[in-house]
Amino acid sequence: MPAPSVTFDGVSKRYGSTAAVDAVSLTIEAGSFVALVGRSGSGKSTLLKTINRLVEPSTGRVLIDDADVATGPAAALRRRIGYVFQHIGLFPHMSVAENIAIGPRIAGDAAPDVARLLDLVELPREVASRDPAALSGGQRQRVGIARALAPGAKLLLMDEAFGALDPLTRDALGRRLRDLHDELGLTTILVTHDMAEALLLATRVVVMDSGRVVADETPHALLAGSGGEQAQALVAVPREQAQRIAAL
Ligand SMILES: Nc1ncnc2c1ncn2[C@@H]1O[C@H](COP(=O)(O)OP(=O)(O)OP(=O)(O)O)[C@@H](O)[C@H]1O
Repeated sequence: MPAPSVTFDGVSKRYGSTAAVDAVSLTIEAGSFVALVGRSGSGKSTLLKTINRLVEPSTGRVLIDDADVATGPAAALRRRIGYVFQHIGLFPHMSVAENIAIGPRIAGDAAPDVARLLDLVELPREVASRDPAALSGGQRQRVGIARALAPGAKLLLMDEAFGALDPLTRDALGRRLRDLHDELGLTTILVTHDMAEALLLATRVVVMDSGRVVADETPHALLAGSGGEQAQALVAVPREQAQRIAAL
C-alpha cells in the first residue's frame, strides 16, 4: 500500500464565534513529512483531527488521495490512519503486546508481528509482556507509535506526541520517527510547538495563525528568510537561543 496524499479543500471549523480552522486549502503530497507549527490555539490540532474525523469540518472537505474522508464509517477510516497524541492512553490492564495488537484484533485482522514492531520503535522485545505502568514516558510513546503502525497504516498523525518528554528522549524519538517515515514510506503529519523540531524533521513546514495557513515552506527556505513575519518570528526563537548559548 503506497503512502497517501492528504488534501484540505476549503476546510473551516467554527466553535460558536471562534474559527478554530478558517478556510484552509492545502495539499500534503504522498510520502512527505509535514510539520504543523504555530502558537497555542492557532488551530493545528483541530486541522489534524479533521483528517481522522475526530473533528468534522463546518465547511469544506478533506481528501485522502482522491477519497473524501466523510464517505463511509469513521472506524474504517481510522484503521488506516496511525494517530499518536501526547498522553497516548495505553490500556493499563493489557500488556504492551496486547496494546500494540489491539487495532487489528478489534478489526478481526491477522495479529501483527509485535516483535518486529518493537524493533521498529527500538524497544527491547522483552517489554512485550510488561504492563504499560512499568514503562517510562518515552517508552510508552514508542509503544504508541508501534500501536499506530500495527494495522499497516501509511498515514501517521502525530499530535504533540513528544510534548511530555525530556529533551534527550524527545530528540532521540524524533530522529527515530524520521527514520521510520523514510524506511516505511509513510506520509507523516506532525503537530509541534517546537520550530527547531519542525525544521530538523520535516520536509515541509506549515505555519498556522488564527486558524489560517500563513506560511508553507521547506526548512531551507524558512532558514533563508522566507515565509513572512509570523514564520520568521518562530524561526528566530531557536536561532537566537543557539546564538545566546554560543556567546556564553
Ligand atoms: N472542542 C472545542 N470547543 C470549543 N473550542 C475549541 C474546541 N477545540 C478547539 N477549540 C478552540 O479552537 C482554537 C484552536 O484550537 P487548537 O487546539 O486546534 O489549537 P492548537 O494550535 O492545536 O493549540 P495548542 O498548540 O495549544 O494545542 C482555540 O481557540 C481553541 O480554544
